[in-house]
Amino acid sequence: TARTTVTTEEPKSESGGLVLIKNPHLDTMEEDILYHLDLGTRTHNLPAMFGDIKFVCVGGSPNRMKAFAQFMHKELGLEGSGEDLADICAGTDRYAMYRTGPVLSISHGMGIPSISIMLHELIKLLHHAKCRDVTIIRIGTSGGLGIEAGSVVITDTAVDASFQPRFEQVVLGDVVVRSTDLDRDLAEELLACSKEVPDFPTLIGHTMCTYDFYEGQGRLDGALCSFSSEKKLEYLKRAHEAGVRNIEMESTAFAAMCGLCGLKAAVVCVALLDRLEGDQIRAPREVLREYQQRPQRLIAAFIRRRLGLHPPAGPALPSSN
Ligand SMILES: O=P(O)(O)O[C@H]1O[C@H](CO)[C@@H](O)[C@H]1O
Ligand SMILES: O=c1cc[nH]c(=O)[nH]1
Repeated sequence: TARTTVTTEEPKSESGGLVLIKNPHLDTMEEDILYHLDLGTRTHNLPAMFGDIKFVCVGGSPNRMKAFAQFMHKELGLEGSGEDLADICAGTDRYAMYRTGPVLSISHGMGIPSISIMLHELIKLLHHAKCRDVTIIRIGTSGGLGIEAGSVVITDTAVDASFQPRFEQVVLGDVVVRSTDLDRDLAEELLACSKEVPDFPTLIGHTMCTYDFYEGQGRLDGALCSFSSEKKLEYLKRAHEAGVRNIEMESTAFAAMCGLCGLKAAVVCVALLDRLEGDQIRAPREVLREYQQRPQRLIAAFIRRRLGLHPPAGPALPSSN
């Protein structure tokens, strides 16, 4: 049986804003191929391509992350429409990556294994590129808990399906437990920015991260279901009492990996429904599309504010996703 190892790894404080790689073996490698991003240290000049990146935004869907890059292009007042931004990872169809100004926008697929592979390679990319003072934000969708559909949740703590602030991963047969702390100041700064986009509710709360969308999130509508509707509601209410306000599938791995590597990280997800009211996502596509744009608009306001680009831009919306 697997043994449990609680790690005490802490991000080093003397990073000087650089990204920390917690792997001594990397120093001995002559070349690092970032296979799933179709980039590498020999084939690409990573410092020239990415050295000035300050904001990295990640989210599940390639189309959403393209639309976000195009939206940011306009919000930053950069030349051209932004419609022709190229996918930097076009040589692979695993992930899509776009850059505009100091903003990098990357998709991560669904679930912890998918985001984890992307983050290993992205964090190494930021390290090889010698990026400094990078803020990384996941902009996603989620199921709400006791909140109105369309609300945006800024995560203070990412918790697992037992409501604990931990991320467990099996490494060489042992369970390694890592903490899922996120940057409190960044969460508060984002909440302050939400006043600039007042047409939807924004709140801070715990986010529960699961390994599955159906049974793993207490849904009754999957291909398998091993519990009653009473048990489901009892579990979701316990989650709500523990402070959980939304449920998604990447935040614990994202918080643990970014935290250990010294990246200031935040998770901002819109709720597509209130899970205390149902399981199926019934809102029309147009409504869901507008919901998905809400975290993008909040993060645009945040980036503009950080860059001193005041006042907020007009009513432009992200193009489609
Ligand atoms: O909208 P994204 O970023 O994909 O996030 C959420 O949506 C997916 C499930 O529909 C999961 O990946 C979950 O975390
Ligand atoms: O209910 C939901 C909605 C979006 N994403 C999730 O993981 N769960």
